[in-house]
Amino acid sequence: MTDRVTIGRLSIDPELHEFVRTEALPGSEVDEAAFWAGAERLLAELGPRRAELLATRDRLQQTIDAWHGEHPGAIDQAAYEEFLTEIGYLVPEPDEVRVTTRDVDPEISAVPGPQLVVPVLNARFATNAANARWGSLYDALYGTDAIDEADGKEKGGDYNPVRGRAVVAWARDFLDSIAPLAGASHADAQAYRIVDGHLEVQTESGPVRLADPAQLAGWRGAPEAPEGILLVHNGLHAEIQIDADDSIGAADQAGVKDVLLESAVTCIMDLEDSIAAVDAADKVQAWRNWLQLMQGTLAEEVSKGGRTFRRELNPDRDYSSATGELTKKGRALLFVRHVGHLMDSEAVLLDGEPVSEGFLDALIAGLGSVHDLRGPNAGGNSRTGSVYVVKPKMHGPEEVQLTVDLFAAVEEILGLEPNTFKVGIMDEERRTSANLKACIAAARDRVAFINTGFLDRTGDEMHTSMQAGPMVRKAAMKGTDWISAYEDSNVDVGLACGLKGHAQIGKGMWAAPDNMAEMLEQKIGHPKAGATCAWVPSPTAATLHATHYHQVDVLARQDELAAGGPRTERSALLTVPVGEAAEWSEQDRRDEVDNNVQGILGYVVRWVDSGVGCSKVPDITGTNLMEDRATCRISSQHVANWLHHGVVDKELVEDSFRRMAVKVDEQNSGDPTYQPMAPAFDGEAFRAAQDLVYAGLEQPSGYTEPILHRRRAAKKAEDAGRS
Ligand SMILES: CC(=O)SCCNC(=O)CCNC(=O)[C@H](O)C(C)(C)COP(=O)(O)OP(=O)(O)OC[C@H]1O[C@@H](n2cnc3c(N)ncnc32)[C@H](O)[C@@H]1OP(=O)(O)O
Ligand SMILES: O=CC(=O)O
Ligand SMILES: [Mg+2]
Repeated sequence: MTDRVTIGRLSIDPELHEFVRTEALPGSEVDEAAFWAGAERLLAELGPRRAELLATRDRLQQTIDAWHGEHPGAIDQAAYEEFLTEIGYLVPEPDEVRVTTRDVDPEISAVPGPQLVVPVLNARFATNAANARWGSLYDALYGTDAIDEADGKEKGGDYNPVRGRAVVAWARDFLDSIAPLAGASHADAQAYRIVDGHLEVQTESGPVRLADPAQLAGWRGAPEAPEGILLVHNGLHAEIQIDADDSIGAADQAGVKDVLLESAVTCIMDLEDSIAAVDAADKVQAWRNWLQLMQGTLAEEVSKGGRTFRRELNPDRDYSSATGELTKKGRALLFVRHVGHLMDSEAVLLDGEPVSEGFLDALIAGLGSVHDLRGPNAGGNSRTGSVYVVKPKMHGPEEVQLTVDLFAAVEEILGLEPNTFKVGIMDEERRTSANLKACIAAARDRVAFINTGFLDRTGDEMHTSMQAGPMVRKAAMKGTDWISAYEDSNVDVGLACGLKGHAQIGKGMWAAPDNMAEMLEQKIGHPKAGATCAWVPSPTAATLHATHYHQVDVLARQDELAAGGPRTERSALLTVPVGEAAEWSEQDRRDEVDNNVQGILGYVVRWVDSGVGCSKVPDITGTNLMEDRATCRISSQHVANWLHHGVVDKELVEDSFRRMAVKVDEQNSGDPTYQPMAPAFDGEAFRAAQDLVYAGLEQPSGYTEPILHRRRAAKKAEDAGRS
């Protein structure tokens, strides 16, 4: 193996050094020596501040733990809040905060729509995600439970025309709701054509036009026989695709073969909780994928359905319109999610010590982003010259300030205008929620979103108040006071700080990727709550969730909410979700532990053994759930909390670990590369899962990454030793 490269006080992993030298720097107009000298300066200057802030997290947690120890039983809310203020957990709320973020792309500032998240290490998924700006409504309906399977509508193997007709009917109803015709239904359409720049739809009783002619944005193909009709509603586009030679189009009286929906308006390429990146090699691959996304070159060979093809990033989409040529972006506007402030990385050492992984993300992914700002590929992502970074897991305004200063330092190194780097503030730690206005104030000229990451936020809720008592059951958490206060106040604070027009106010992940009927029913709640975007786990979910932004005019809803003023108080946010253990039966306790343990094992075994950071794992009811590090944080903190408070004993938990490991082994039995955890129960994965629970109280903020990283690194070393 090549030696590490020493530059000044830095010792750089050779693979990283080579990647920067031969792939990331060329074309960036950044000088190599200046880059590493700047990196050294940044790491040396900001490193100690980060260390202090991490120490503050520990100090606050210890103080809170002690307070609960000294104040057992029901919490005196006033005394508790006074205490949180005294220790600096709650900071004074700034009076008037108005964000001033400039050069924001319209996808963020003006167009409410789905936000897709994808593990950046998976190039097949990542290219797919970037391309998920546009998605087939027919496929999304046909291929999921969005359309039920009753009355002959089964999916089956071959195309089922009965199901197909149900899909077409759904889509026509949808078109009627978003772009009604004057005096007819899209179901009556016999032909679509463009006449004098207007959409004319032939029906049995004659031609009709759109009720609102301005909804025709453009068309593809000849006006008299268009291949695509582009409609716009609530800022989102839908394209009626016409091809009478297509098998679906041939069966349609107007030749409609599909309705393409503008779906993932924005997308987050995730370097954080959905990937397993534990060493320099993993990090370089993640940074490379991001660089290639910025260069527009990321591609992947895909084999499916018996054929192999190369998946590349889609080009823009060209249309004609009444006013001339029209181009629509073919890809989602991309954010990159860095890791938070906690973890170190050995990819670079400063004076022989590992440095902040998050600082490296800012430097190296930041360098990748330069390719969207300068040179031949500029503008492929942002048309306004901005870089969009999601910064997760920040605790309070000082940590936001650190991120802001980090970005300023990176801009200087890369020779970029101040405030080029925008920040998405994940409101997913309790100290950030409770001080959200001050957090926004710290980043007022960079904020591109605030987002309720309710999964991490739930994990932090449990860890922060670990000593307060046993937490309510997982399913009951959704109905607790703190969570509704959190969701409401995030929107209220965002609106009060003037995010509208500058930044997104986002909501969290739909974590049941196969339950699309349920999502269609429930996730409309997010735009109704004033969210300009909300997270979806897949392109299909993005297409279906897009329909919600047609049903709800989010910008109008935000005006209504802003006029109403704040709906909640900080006290409600700070209520602690402890439950009544006496009310839970033996079976309740066992079920709760089994459910959590199954989720932990099902997730962790793939993380540690195969390096898969986001998985679909069945819960004990058989519902497939998206599991990532945040959901794992919840499950492990929950069991740790119940163990700590004697709601369950170690014997029950240990028994659950073994029974659930057998179950998870069975679930994975179809995978020839899978290494079972039973009967030895001594592999790195099984031990990692146990550590997460048994050492759950000592984990910083209840995070899973220290244990997962350690065990994955050990597993990699073990596998390398064997080969
Ligand atoms: C709390 C938080 O931090 S949430 C944020 C982190 N979570 C995420 O990023 C969720 C990302 N989603 C995923 O990784 C996946 O959807 C999972 C793991 C949930 C389910 O994955 P799978 O079981 O493989 O999905 P499934 O088999 O249903 O579908 C796979 C197909 O969908 C595509 N797909 C699924 N998810 C995504 C995605 N997020 N982006 C792009 N494409 C996707 C795949 O490309 C694949 O299609 P292909 O064969 O044409 O390439
Ligand atoms: O990152 C998202 C979350 O819910 O946590
Ligand atoms: Mg999170």
